[in-house]
Amino acid sequence: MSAPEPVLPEPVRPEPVLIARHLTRSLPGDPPATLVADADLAILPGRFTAIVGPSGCGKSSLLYLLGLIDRPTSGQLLLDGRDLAQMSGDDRARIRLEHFGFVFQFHFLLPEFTALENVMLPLRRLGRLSQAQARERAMQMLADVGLGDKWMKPPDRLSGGERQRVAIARALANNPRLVLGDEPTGNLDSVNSARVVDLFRDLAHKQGRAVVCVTHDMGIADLADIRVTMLDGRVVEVREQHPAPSAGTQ
Ligand SMILES: Nc1ncnc2c1ncn2[C@@H]1O[C@H](COP(=O)(O)OP(=O)(O)OP(=O)(O)O)[C@@H](O)[C@H]1O
Repeated sequence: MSAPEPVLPEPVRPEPVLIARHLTRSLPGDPPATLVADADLAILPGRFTAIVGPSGCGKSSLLYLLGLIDRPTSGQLLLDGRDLAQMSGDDRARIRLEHFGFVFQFHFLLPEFTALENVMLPLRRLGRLSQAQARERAMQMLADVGLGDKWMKPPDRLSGGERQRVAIARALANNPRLVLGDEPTGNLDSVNSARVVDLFRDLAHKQGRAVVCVTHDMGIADLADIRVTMLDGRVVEVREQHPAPSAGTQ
């Protein structure tokens, strides 16, 4: 008689950190243009989510709504049960600084500052740490992305891949629960791109953060845990691609 099949526990699905309900962004006009239409989405901690779809389908527009860079014309965006869509601009700016880290295709580092000073900026803006503590944390962030020995360099003395890693260190400085990337590897060669993707996957799988990236790169989309496909401003598919990772999600 063969042994009974072991009963494996169901993977635990974490509570979403951010929930979009009927999120819509239109621009006035005749007829009005709809950038994002009626998007329903749950963003999970510990998961790397890729948003894909053809050019112009609304991927960046959706990411900017999720990241409080833009405000929806209707719908809800819930963080800890609070609707961020209805909040004042000041409250949204504060929450963005505290809970969200953004990485764009272009690094947007300030050229007159060193790598270290660039990473310290959001820490100083949040104002929770002294100058010395902010410096120590920024050094740690740079070390975590492999740039501990380049802290004194201004952006124009770093390579493209290094600049993007400084931008990632800056995005992580305030220890955000959500890390959002808009084509963060779009300007990088394949080696640096793979390094950035590894970093992003670690942020989700080892640190339990919710990581969401817009990408055209199907290789990156294939590595994501969850693939969100958009078409004509709509989320048309949300697919889990891999077994749930066990670390950092409970
Ligand atoms: N401020 C704006 N004013 C007018 N149209 C806009 C504005 N922002 C975006 N759009 C339009 O909204 C649509 C969605 O743009 P969005 O940048 O979100 O698409 P995307 O999928 O990220 O595109 P891509 O892959 O090419 O970056 C596009 O048709 C774009 O031209």
